[in-house]
Amino acid sequence: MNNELVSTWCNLNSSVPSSYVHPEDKRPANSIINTEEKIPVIDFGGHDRAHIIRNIISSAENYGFFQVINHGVSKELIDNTLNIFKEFHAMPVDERVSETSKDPNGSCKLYTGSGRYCSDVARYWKDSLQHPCPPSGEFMQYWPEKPLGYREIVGKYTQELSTLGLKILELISEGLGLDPEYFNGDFTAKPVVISHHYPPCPEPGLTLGASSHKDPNILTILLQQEGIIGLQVFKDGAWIPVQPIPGAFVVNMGFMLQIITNGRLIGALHRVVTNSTTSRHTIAYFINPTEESIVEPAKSVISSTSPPKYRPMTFGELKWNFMNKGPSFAAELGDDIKSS
Ligand SMILES: O=C(O)CCC(=O)C(=O)O
Ligand SMILES: [Fe+2]
Repeated sequence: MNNELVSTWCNLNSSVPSSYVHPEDKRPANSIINTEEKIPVIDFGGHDRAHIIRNIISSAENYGFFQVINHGVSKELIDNTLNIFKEFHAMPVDERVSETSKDPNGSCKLYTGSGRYCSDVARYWKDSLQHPCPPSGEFMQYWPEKPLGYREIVGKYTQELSTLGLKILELISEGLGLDPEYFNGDFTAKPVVISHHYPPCPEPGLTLGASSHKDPNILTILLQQEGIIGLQVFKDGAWIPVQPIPGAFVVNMGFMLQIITNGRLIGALHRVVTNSTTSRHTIAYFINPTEESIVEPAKSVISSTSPPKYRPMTFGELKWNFMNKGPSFAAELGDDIKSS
């Protein structure tokens, strides 16, 4: 398979290479889209904390997703961060590669495809830049230095997303009756940021920017470029497109949070479709635990009437399954949520 960045060879005037054509039953052209339904929008600017918590829990139970507005991260910082990532993906390929090859251990990487499943049946129409982004600043020496201002802007953005993520997790803990500090420490110690670039695609009905998947981690906070729909969430046998709201973040529960809550909150399946007119950029901030963290249903959600549905495992094991077993990984680990 061709491992070259999609943005370096894609061409709107020729057909999609066969390695990028997905099997018929997975193609966007053949799936049911539900444009009537929307994922919930939660206003963090409201003062009724109990109301916000109720909305978060019910969205996480029913959709595994919500959008958040008035979250406290400035529009200026959001725009500057999206712009710096857009500029990164527009740099000459040699520069993109050299700016992401500083760590001999490969913590900072630029890749195409899912970067995830060894068992991918077809490739994905996207390029991604990924690196760790702990608030301590560790790993920053491996981040790109170009475009100018990258470290300063992305450093500030990921600091603020860390604060927002902890706030959301605190509200979730309160809503579920978990210790308010449950997610502090190892469970949130290894955040990662990924800048996705989905170039325009000549045949969007045949391709995918990302296949149907659950995120393996605790929580993901996604910024979508305005004006272009690409992300879809699977619910009740159909795909719900996630309409970008200027300045809003899309929040989704990961499979780890599904396990911790013994299946009460769902790590919903989602995917990304392509379009034939415009490049789409998104920024995914993943709240990840340490590899050694034990992932299991929290003691307080287990009882004789609600026995554990999932066996304990380390996050390392969970991630290994995610990387190596493909989309079926959640089912093999005991997930009973119907997949697409
Ligand atoms: O770019 C998007 O819209 C979604 C990306 C995503 O699902 C992921 O990075 O796990
Ligand atoms: Fe995802």
